[in-house]
Amino acid sequence: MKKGQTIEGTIEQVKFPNKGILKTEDTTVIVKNALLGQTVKAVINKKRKGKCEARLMEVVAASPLETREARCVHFGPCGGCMYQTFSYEEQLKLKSSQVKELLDEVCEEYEFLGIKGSPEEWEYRNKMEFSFGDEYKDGPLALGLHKKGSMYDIVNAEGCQLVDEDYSKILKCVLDYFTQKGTSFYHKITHQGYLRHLLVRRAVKTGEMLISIITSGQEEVELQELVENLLTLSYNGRIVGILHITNDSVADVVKSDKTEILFGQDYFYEEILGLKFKISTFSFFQTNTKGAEVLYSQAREFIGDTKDKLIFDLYSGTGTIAQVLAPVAKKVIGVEIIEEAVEAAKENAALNHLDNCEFIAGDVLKVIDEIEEKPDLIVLDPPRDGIHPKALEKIIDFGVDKMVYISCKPTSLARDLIRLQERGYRVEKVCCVDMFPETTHVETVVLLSHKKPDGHINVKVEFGEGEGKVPLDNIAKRAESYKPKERVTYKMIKEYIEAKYGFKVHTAYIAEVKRDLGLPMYDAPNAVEELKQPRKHPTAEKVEAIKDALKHFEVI
Ligand SMILES: C[S@@+](CC[C@H](N)C(=O)[O-])C[C@H]1O[C@@H](n2cnc3c(N)ncnc32)[C@H](O)[C@@H]1O
Repeated sequence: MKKGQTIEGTIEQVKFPNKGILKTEDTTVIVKNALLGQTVKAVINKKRKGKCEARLMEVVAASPLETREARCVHFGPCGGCMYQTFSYEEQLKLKSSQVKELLDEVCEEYEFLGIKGSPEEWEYRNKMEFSFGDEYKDGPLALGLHKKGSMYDIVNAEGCQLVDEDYSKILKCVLDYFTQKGTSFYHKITHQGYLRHLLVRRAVKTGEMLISIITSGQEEVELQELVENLLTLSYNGRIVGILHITNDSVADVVKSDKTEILFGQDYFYEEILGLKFKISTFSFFQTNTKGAEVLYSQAREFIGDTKDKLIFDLYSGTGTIAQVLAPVAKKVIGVEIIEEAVEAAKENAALNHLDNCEFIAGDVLKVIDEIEEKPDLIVLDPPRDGIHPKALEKIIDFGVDKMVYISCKPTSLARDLIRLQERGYRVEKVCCVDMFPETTHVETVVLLSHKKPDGHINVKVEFGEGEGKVPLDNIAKRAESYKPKERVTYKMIKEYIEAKYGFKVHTAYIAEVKRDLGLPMYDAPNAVEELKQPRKHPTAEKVEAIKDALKHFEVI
């Protein structure tokens, strides 16, 4: 297979997050953004270490799993909601099998509890960040989301189905205003122009809305008239604040060099599990409020008994998890890097009459060295890239019996779980929560426990020659035979086979061979029925390689 070659075939599997797997006679090709079951044409654009990647060119035939029409008019050009032609039930199956397959690669035996769906399939988001730009070079002003695969082209997002119709009204009003005025937008290449982003946050429970218009400081544009236009519209919710944020940084991120309140206040309130939260423009807050209730309830269930326990809530954002746990714990200490979020967390705790929460601003990596108290339980909810390796070592050093790890990126979670297991933690239970219907994203909650010895017995031993004594020269040999065997993971078996035979074997094949040999095993990963594909069996060559590996590791 050569670069530039066109291939055609059916996507047999999708690996997290959106890597379609197409198998030709001799190669496995990754086709990004292709959906399970679609027949596609793709062009090979990368070839590295025996792996091929191809760019999706055309969907030749829809997937049999695409059983409904896309609800959003922007489906296709907008890359945001790839799964909307699948029923919600199918989306859930797909996401849970992707996570399970990833974790099966790195965890031995654990209980997989499947996936919990979002209470709302549509209009669930409480925050949307829109960009100003144009739909094509020198096209009219556009305001919305990035075109699939483009850093520069913008798709107008009016009518986006992930948000309440209030967003569309705001979007149209803002776009009309600046179009009429002929205001320039900020070009990411030349760094020239004025309009950058529109950030809308709308609390699902309270309906309060905070609108931020983010511009460069390169022009002076009259905004008060726009504020009046926005305030005269009728909404399902209620605008509580309109802000003008100036951002002159060259990076394409929403941040503030200066914030001016054009109307109302610079925060809004949202509710979760009966608690109230004050949220400011840049504070992290889960984007699916009702989904967050499911997520936090799952985390709370995994944590179990918290009475008289000191809990660390690391990467605490506005302190939501800490406050959900505080009513039934001795104390919760939250650590969060964004100071504004920490201030909000403190205010929120006071608002919720919780006096056993403490929030510390700073990097987890440094702050945990400075906390004098030692935790009984730890909750981890890091950003997408997971936990900094050095911070993870320090977290493990606390030696707590139980941890709950909440992750929004299964691949970084899998990496961190490898280290946690190497250091004595065991993955007990895993449950996915779908916070992002229609998209490829998914949250995962993991319960980890630390296995400690059940007890100790004292044995008196005399070394030397003679009856009842242990001969010294035999000790090393005996110690060797009593040494507990290394836990043999699927990953070890795969690595052994790849190194010795030069080919890869799927986890499901190893599971199948183990099952045939009558060995204990957990569920065949990524239950093939779920993918609605005929079950495949390993070739005789692969079976022999797997048996050889099992012998090598003294499993058989
Ligand atoms: C996925 S969010 C979780 C927030 C919170 N647990 C919640 O559910 O709302 C991750 C949080 O980690 C914070 N963060 C990122 N890097 C950090 C670090 N090195 N130390 C402390 N907090 C960090 C982010 O600002 C963000 O608020």
